[in-house]
Amino acid sequence: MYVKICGLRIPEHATLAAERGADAVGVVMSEPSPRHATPEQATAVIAAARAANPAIDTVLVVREMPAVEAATTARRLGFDVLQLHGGYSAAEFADAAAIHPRVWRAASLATTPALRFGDYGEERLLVDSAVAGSGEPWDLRLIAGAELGSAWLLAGGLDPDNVADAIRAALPGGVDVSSGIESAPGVKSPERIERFIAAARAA
Ligand SMILES: O=C(O)c1ccccc1NCC(=O)[C@H](O)[C@H](O)COP(=O)(O)O
Repeated sequence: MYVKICGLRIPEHATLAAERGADAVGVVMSEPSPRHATPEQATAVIAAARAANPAIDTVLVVREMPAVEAATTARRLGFDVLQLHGGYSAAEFADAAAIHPRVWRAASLATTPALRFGDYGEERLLVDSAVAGSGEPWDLRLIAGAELGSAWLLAGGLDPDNVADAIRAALPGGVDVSSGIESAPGVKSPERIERFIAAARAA
């Protein structure tokens, strides 16, 4: 089970996530998110994560940032992956991939019922709630019949106490969390980060 810990701004949290076995750490650069990170914070999170696990995926998460600007930013800051949320076209994904080859598509089955892996040339599909980063769970029955591929990531309203049940119900290739490992919006909890990774890994 691939585990992504998202919305990090503090290097110590990236170190903890990497040491406890996270496969990816995400940094949100999207105002006015309570998780919005500066370029300096992003660089520090990437360095800390890589120091703890050189194989970890570092992911730049953006919403509605122009695709070329997002890819250029991901490349300049040294992220491994670019995760795009919003109304991008397949052509915009191609433009981004020409600059930064590893691009993930984030979308919601609630708002995009015809969501299908590969339509945008994405490396992975992250299936989220209708409002990214809201901590709101969504109706996993929407997955029935959807062609999500095998490596898709389940996101939206996950936390240390519900992630195991969600994995058993949805059978994703991985999970992604942000609000559920916080003590307040934008404030990560080391204890919840550890518990989330352990619960996802044990499921
Ligand atoms: O987290 C945000 O504030 C955010 C802002 C803009 C675009 C994306 C954002 N988050 C994306 C993520 O990858 C979250 O981890 C994912 O939506 C799950 O969020 P949560 O329900 O809070 O666990």
